[in-house]
Amino acid sequence: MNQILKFVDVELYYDHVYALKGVSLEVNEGETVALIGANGAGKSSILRAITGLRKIRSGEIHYGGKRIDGAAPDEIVKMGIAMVPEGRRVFPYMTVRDNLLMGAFTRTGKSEIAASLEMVLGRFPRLKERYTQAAGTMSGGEQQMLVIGRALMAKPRLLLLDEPSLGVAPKLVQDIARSIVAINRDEKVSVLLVEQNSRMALRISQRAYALTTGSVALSGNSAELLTDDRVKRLYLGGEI
Ligand SMILES: Nc1ncnc2c1ncn2[C@@H]1O[C@H](COP(=O)(O)OP(=O)(O)OP(=O)(O)O)[C@@H](O)[C@H]1O
Repeated sequence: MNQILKFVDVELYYDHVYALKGVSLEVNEGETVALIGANGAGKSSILRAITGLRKIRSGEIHYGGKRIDGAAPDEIVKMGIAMVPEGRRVFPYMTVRDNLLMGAFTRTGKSEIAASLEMVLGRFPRLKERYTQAAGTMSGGEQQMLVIGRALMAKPRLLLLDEPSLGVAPKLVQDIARSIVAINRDEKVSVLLVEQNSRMALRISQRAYALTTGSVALSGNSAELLTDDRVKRLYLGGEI
């Protein structure tokens, strides 16, 4: 299988304190891979390292066979990596439509952008219903759909999602989870999903890495990890 993303022995520090220590991982073309772990385990730091928002101290990051650690964040976006950061940063006073169009800022083909807009509105019917509404007036879950839709407007090959279920009502978490599965399957986008909601993440991913204090503690097939006693004890709230 072709690897779209590969970490080799990555270390990342904030001043003198490490956040990632010897992290190696892969995302294969077409896969959804989950990163699970407690607060502060280093999940978001992995996404910051990929997007170039934070420089790594050592190790290598490869994307599509090329070394990307050291590349600037805007170059990384142009390579086809889209990030949905934690906290649903919509442009609150802009409409849903204009928020979505902002996501296409690196693209030029008008008809292709229109096709992506159709695709996003088809995936998220709630955004279609609220097309001319100011984004800041929507619910948390709807805003989450909007930021995922906005990232898709860049037509990425790799989508990075940071905690899409955080602060979202349970019913909408289900909808968002279903959309992630559909996007990965139908739009041929590989997904790296960071989640505190480990159960949801393991259900919708093919493989997963569990992090503990900056290192990969466990990894494997998500369906198998869901029934693993260590995973249940450490990452699924102690339920065995
Ligand atoms: N800007 C920063 N300056 C200093 N330390 C930081 C900074 N950002 C993160 N850290 C530290 O790095 C470690 C890893 O943080 P990171 O945000 O990657 O964890 P996480 O697994 O994503 O957790 P969370 O789910 O809480 O976001 C933590 O100990 C955190 O306190």
